[in-house]
Amino acid sequence: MKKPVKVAITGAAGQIAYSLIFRVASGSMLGPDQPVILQLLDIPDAMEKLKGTVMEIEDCAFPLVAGIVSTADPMEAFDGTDYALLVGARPRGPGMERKDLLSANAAIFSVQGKALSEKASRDVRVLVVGNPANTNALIAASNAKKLDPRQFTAMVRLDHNRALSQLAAKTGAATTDIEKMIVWGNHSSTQYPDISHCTVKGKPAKSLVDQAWIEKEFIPTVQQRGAAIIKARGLSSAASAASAAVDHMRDWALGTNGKWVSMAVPSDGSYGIKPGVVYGYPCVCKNGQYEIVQGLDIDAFSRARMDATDAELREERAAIEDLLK
Ligand SMILES: NC(=O)C1=CN([C@@H]2O[C@H](COP(=O)(O)OP(=O)(O)OC[C@H]3O[C@@H](n4cnc5c(N)ncnc54)[C@H](O)[C@@H]3O)[C@@H](O)[C@H]2O)C=CC1
Ligand SMILES: O=C([O-])CC(=O)C(=O)O
Repeated sequence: MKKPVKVAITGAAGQIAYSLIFRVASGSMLGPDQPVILQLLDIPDAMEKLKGTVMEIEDCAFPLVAGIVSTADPMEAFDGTDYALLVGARPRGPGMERKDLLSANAAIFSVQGKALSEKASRDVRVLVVGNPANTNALIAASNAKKLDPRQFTAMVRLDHNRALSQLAAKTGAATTDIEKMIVWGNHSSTQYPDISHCTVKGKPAKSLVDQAWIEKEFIPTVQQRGAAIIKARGLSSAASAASAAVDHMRDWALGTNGKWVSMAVPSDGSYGIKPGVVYGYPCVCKNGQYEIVQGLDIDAFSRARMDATDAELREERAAIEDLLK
């Protein structure tokens, strides 16, 4: 049996965590031979509810769970953490854009970035799920002075998975038949799901669908999927968000075998996106590291959309600049 690793999950009494914790505990994220110590963080008012979740984890008698910490103190929650899933934040309700959550949630991520910097493993991998996820990841990374910003990522994997599922349904293929999907930019309604490089069973996706479908159906459906779910459920996506978080961390930790996945990572100038934002890119992961896929041709249609979502991220950045010191 391997030595246990520490997995911190914030917002542990919330609805995404109610799905996520059990997937992590069962081995879906780090593999069926990797024991985990769960470090569960929520706010003081949620401790009673969290106690109930902990009782249920215990009642699953998961063979891989080597310990459970539940706390309202980030310094305790992130002590020695190898993988941090930052989920805890207020979700949006009907009629709101994710950036409307900016001031409500920004402070959480500066505190947690500092705590990770002090207490986490020097190799910690951080995934921010709480919205607005890209800018919250930027805040956390900027406040974690003792860690490399590349250790901080944000989740566009749910958008990536939504895009796979829409294209699969349209072409009568399985999601596993599709390669080279990309979601560029912000996890928001300006994101750009891009099938320019996609193949379906080895054929270019663009030869199987028409441009009108891409522009009028595919892109808006993926961009607006979160809002459609809030409208239908009265609550934001939870099980699918948890599933995407498992996918993101698993691929980062265990590798993608050359396959592309979308991850929001600190921009490094690739594809003309200047440093200073956390931007969704096509990535491949190997040996616990991600690399941005390089050398893709970008046409004018894509360029305009990639720049629009970049511009929105820089607006979000400007609104919280004082938290980036
Ligand atoms: N990036 C993505 O693709 C997605 C992101 N989200 C976002 O994930 C976040 C969580 O969503 P839900 O679980 O549905 O919300 P929820 O309201 O059910 O749970 C959030 C939990 O976070 C806790 N929390 C608040 N402040 C905290 C702090 N400072 N430290 C630790 N915990 C704290 C709350 O007490 C609550 O238990 C929201 O921001 C939501 O918008 C949701 C779906 C997809
Ligand atoms: O839409 C929301 O607010 C929740 C979320 O991020 C998503 O479902 O993509």
